[in-house]
Amino acid sequence: MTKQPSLYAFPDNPTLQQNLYHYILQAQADALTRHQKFKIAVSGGSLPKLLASPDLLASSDIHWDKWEIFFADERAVPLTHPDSNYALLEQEFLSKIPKTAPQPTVYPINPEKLSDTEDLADAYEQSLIASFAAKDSVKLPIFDLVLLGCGPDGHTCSLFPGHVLLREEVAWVAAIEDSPKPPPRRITLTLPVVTHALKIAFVATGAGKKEVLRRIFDTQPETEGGEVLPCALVNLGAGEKVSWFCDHAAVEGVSFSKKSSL
Ligand SMILES: O=C1O[C@H](COP(=O)(O)O)[C@@H](O)[C@H](O)[C@H]1O
Repeated sequence: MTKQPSLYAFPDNPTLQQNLYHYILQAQADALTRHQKFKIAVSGGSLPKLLASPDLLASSDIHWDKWEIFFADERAVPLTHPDSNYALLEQEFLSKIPKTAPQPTVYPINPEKLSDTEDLADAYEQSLIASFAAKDSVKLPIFDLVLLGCGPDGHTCSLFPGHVLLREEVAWVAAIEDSPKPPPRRITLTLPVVTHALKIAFVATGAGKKEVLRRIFDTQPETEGGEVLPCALVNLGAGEKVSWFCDHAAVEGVSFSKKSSL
């Protein structure tokens, strides 16, 4: 049986960020041993700001030139648009990497494909295929690390509760035209790609996440006839490869066993 995810609860954001930094350092070390690169997927939302800790940005142990950064999901908007996850990552994280350091390779969406989300998703999948090897030779890409957020409704990437995309089994990247959270037109990594990663980290902070975390960790929807939330599907599909980095406010009332350090 797949072992359970780890749920870390920290008193405040700086402590969370310190622990996330050490976790990323370990993921980077494993990846460099494995293939001399660190292939990660990052989310938008609250994640980029929490990722940008002084520990990480100032670390001489981070090998930025080995980092290949993909997007776990992206909105079908220009790269300079306020809704763009690329723009957010650039503003909150990439622009803070010391200019004296070699820079990571970043894979944004192709802004010329915005008029058709299927084309946009296909083009982004092609970027993954080029980086991870041909699709017919690897069934699924293996990210070294996927960094995820958890929406108050239990969505992650642009995979929303009850949406048909949760059943996608073939595509690596899929289009969505009816995201319940604006903007409606987006692309997203699919669930099999996320759960196939070597490590998956969720970052969820603040009291606004406590209800959904209780649902994700403390209810058994399969036996209670309810739907399984996308974040819970990642837990179920990837088990012990999943670590949740939360603050005390987000896990208030969650009964699932919590850890206070890595
Ligand atoms: O729309 C999105 O929301 C999720 C969750 O955001 P958060 O602000 O609650 O952390 C995010 O992970 C995703 O990348 C984004 O497109």
